[in-house]
Amino acid sequence: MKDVKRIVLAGFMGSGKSTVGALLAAELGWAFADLDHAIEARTGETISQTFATRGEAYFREVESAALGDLLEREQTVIALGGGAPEIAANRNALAADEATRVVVLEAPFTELYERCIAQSLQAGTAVRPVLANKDEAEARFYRRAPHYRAIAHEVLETASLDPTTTVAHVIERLGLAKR
Ligand SMILES: Nc1ncnc2c1ncn2[C@@H]1O[C@H](COP(=O)(O)OP(=O)(O)O)[C@@H](O)[C@H]1O
Ligand SMILES: O=C(O)C1=C[C@@H](OP(=O)(O)O)[C@@H](O)[C@H](O)C1
Ligand SMILES: [Mg+2]
Repeated sequence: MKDVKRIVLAGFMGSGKSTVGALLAAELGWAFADLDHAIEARTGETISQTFATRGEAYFREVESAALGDLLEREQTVIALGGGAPEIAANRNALAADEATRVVVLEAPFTELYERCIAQSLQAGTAVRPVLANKDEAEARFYRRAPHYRAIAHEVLETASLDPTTTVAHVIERLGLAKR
């Protein structure tokens, strides 16, 4: 696995992509890039604002462009947004280079939903727009599952793990040495 150039974390909202990604990058001595932050840098507004003012289709266009940019980077851990793998072009971009390794973080929907609600309450931030309607969010969870599986090199169940332990599992699964 010494030819790994970038590690992409995928999975539903709340699976820990952003949290685990930052910790993993620090552990490896790699750069960290969060796709959601790259989108916000492009639009100059928050994701909630973009959904509200421009709609999801526009958000997905910006997301695809930002993902293309991030996939040029090396020695970088990339946290996707949960919806990126819904788009076929994004799945193709993720599969285009063997040096891109995709790890999918999983947990049951109820746990993911609760993690996200707790996070927004704690941080005082808006609930993710795609979680506004719980039933619709759960339908998306099941609709996305095959797309996550299609892009995964590794799948990690995180329900019984904390973020630090998840990092250790990712490193072990990918056969990567710490710096
Ligand atoms: N393995 C885990 N166990 C418990 N809570 C977690 C775990 N991973 C992440 N969290 C928490 O869930 C929330 C959402 O994590 P985040 O990294 O933003 O997820 P994502 O980027 O996949 O949407 C955060 O409050 C984070 O601390
Ligand atoms: O699943 C989704 O459609 C989304 C997930 C979010 O990222 P996280 O998965 O990091 O929460 C963010 O991209 C946006 O709110 C849409
Ligand atoms: Mg995130």
